[in-house]
Amino acid sequence: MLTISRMKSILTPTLSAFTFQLPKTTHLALLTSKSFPCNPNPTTTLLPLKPTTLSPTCSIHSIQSRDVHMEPATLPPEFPGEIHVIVGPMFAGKTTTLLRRIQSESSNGRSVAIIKSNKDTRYGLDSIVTHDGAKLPCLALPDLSSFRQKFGLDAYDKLDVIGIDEAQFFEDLYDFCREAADNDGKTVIVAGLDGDYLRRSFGSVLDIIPLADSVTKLTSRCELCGKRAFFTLRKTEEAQTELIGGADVYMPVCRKHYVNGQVVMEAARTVLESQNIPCVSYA
Ligand SMILES: Nc1ncnc2c1ncn2[C@@H]1O[C@H](COP(=O)(O)OP(=O)(O)O)[C@@H](O)[C@H]1O
Ligand SMILES: Cc1cn([C@H]2C[C@H](O)[C@@H](COP(=O)(O)O)O2)c(=O)[nH]c1=O
Ligand SMILES: [Zn+2]
Repeated sequence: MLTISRMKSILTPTLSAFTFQLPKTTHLALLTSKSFPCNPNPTTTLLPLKPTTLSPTCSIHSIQSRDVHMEPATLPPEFPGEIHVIVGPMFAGKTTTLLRRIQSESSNGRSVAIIKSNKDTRYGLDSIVTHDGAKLPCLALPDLSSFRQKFGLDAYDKLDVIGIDEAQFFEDLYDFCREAADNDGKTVIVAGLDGDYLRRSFGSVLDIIPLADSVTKLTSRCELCGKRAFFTLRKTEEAQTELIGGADVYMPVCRKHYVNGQVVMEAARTVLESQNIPCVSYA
């Protein structure tokens, strides 16, 4: 049986330090106890291991032999990328923060681009616009996987920073951010809603937290009492998750007013549903 102390010996720093001096020819997948009985290659020296009672063949010896080279499928870029995530309810300043960070990167001489979801047609498709009216040009796309092609492959290679607004609408957010930062060395700044109007996780925004260098949760002001607002209340009776809109449909609220408001809205939705009354806004 494999004991804990034995397992530790496989994972010692010695192995990882040693691995990089190994010849590049043998793949780990080739190392089976069948194909690799005790001294796999007479010209290489096995690491001095304590004798093992594990098996008459030497799969563990094999893993620590000089023939192993753990070459990753794709080499990481010379300068690794970064992922920064900005979340919060509506009207919290997510787009404003994204815009400022992008402007600051640009004035530091870095090449920047902004993507937003083409689902958000509130202010046209060629710019991201804050609720205060500040704006920057952007590319509006149905998904992130089309960005490289649309932006141009050469232009993409030269790009340092990618801003993503309305991230909750992109299904391929996780894969795009991981590849852009890990493989392509990009700094990715993502702004989006962490929760929908029912405070459920929205799209893939929360999925990228484990990939992130930093996460910023912003708050707004409760429209009903002025306290800090963590949530977005929908003021209309529509129940679908995705519903594009601004202050006409949504308001930022504190916990107390979210709970109160939600009770009122749920009651109104139920009554309207039972009476089959068409859309009414409670704004
Ligand atoms: N209830 C509100 N209705 C309309 N605008 C608001 C409201 N609360 C705050 N704002 C404005 O919205 C700005 C933030 O806009 P923006 O950056 O677009 O937010 P987000 O992207 O988080 O929705 C605030 O600086 C404030 O001036
Ligand atoms: C809460 C909530 C919001 N939306 C939509 C409404 C807006 O079009 C965007 C959020 O924009 P902002 O930049 O954060 O102000 O998302 C939605 O579709 N569903 C929701 O539950
Ligand atoms: Zn409140």
